[in-house]
Amino acid sequence: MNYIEVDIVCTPNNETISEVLSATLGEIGFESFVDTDTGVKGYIQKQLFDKEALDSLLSDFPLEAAFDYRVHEVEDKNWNEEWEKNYFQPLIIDDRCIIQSTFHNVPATFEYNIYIDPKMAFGTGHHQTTELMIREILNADFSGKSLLDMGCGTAILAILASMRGADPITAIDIDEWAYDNAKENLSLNKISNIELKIGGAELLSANETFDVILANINRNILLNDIHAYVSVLNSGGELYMSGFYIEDIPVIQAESEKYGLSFDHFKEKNNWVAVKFTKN
Ligand SMILES: C[S@@+](CC[C@H](N)C(=O)[O-])C[C@H]1O[C@@H](n2cnc3c(N)ncnc32)[C@H](O)[C@@H]1O
Repeated sequence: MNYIEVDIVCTPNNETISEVLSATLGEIGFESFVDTDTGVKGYIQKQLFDKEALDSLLSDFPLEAAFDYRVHEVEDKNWNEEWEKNYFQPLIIDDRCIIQSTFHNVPATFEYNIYIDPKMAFGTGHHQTTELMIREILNADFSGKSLLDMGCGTAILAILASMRGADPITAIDIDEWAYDNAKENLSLNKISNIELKIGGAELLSANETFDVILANINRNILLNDIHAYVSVLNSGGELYMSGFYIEDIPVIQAESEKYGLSFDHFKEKNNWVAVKFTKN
């Protein structure tokens, strides 16, 4: 399969710009990304490359930035594999939890040893929002609690929640790639109490309610779906949300309070946050 490499020069070039750029390129079919000294290189299958879509993405970019890019056709290669091997390094959180891939071979001597082969699904723990949610899970008592992981990606959060005693667990993602990858990761980690589903909030129904909901998605989807999450959250239940910035907390809090949730606390890293609410 032939790939197109798009080498994008970003002004300014910083972590926030390159993260948002990679995420939005993913929405138009780019499969993998490499941060460079000047910006980001993205890789996409040749037949999926759409210059107009790229130009409109760059001109409608949500942050203040200017871009210049060059396009090259590149030799056949598994870019995901390259990215995984070269850029996905083992991640240790609070000396308690390690996230690594099967090719890393770090001895599994931590309290929680998680294996993730991410392919194209989001969630290796390297994004601040995933890390913040992992910290919340490490500090919470999920023992015997039913749990929903909305926007599960690789299922990293559901896997850790299962290791922390949550049971039963439902993990949902709208993306078929995420579903397939989550399935592989459940089996890699020998987790058998997580039911995976493909879809969004329309899958939630009062027949299945939860003590805990995790939702690391993004500001707008959360604002749209908070009411649906609350409708399946048991009284006294906990809702943890991430995928947005510190300045978005007031609007997320106002929407949550509309449906009877109380703000508990938030954690922040590089302006990204995870917030916890409880249901009265
Ligand atoms: C930021 S990633 C989080 C992945 C993982 N939970 C983590 O913490 O690393 C968000 C995920 O939400 C999924 N998603 C996007 N919109 C969604 C929706 N409306 N309902 C459910 N999942 C959604 C995406 O496919 C993506 O896998």
